[in-house]
Amino acid sequence: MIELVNIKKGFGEKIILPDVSAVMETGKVNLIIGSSGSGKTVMMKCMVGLMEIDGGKVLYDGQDFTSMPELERKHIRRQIGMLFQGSALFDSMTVEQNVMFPLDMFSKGSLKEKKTRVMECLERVQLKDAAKKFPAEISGGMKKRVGIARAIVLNPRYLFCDEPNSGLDPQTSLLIDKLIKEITHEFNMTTVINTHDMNTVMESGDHIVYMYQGKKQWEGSNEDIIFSKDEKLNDFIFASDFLRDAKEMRQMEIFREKDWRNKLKKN
Ligand SMILES: Nc1ncnc2c1ncn2[C@@H]1O[C@H](COP(=O)(O)OP(=O)(O)OP(=O)(O)O)[C@@H](O)[C@H]1O
Repeated sequence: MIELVNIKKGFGEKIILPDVSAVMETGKVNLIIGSSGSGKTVMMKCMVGLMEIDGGKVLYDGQDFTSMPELERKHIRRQIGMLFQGSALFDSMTVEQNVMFPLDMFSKGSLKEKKTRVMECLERVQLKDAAKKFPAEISGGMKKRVGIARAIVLNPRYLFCDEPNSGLDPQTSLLIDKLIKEITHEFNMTTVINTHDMNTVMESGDHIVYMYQGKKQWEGSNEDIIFSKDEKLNDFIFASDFLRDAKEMRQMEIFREKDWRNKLKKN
């Protein structure tokens, strides 16, 4: 679990996060959503220590990341996997070498052990056959999967993903969402995703934090969103007539399902 306690962040006179508290839950896909400029990226960078905060604290499973000495911070950082927006693969390295990279940097295992671990991760993202290929030879969706394999190779407890679906078609996006969700539940990771993608919100949002102008406006699950009366959230998520209709239909479906369950219980 990652806790943000009254975090504050500004640049000069400009205050971006005046006072944000939120919890990123263990074993769940935690989404940070909000319109452009609402402070999602700044919040994520503050969480991983890429930006120093001006006030408040960030706790990793109860340990105060903000005030701990650099050596202890390094220890926490070793438990963080990152999936970057553009996949950020090294073009001159094969898929296998890209996934091996964090192991070469941080693991003391033998070459054989490292290769086995790389293959395990590539198998998990169904890319074993692409091990010898270079990034230029694979699709955008495959690159994301390589990025996921690289992010999990050190068995992280925390996984951060910045816009994991950017540049992907809707079907591939859903596959990436599904994979991240499965991996999160399988390894009981605390996953934090910064996203604009409404499919991700509705399909993967175990826990969602909605940011509005640097403040936490709303939080809840993807099912809570269907019933939320928060106007700003509704305007953001259900921006079109089509989506508003879809929301009403989903509400009715849920009511019907609950009604059936109640009837079955009674009988
Ligand atoms: N290094 C910086 N120096 C000054 N201002 C910054 C810096 N980084 C971000 N900001 C400002 O902080 C605000 C929030 O930016 P942020 O990137 O967190 O938004 P966002 O919600 O992630 O937007 P998007 O969805 O477009 O990525 C913006 O007004 C941005 O200009």
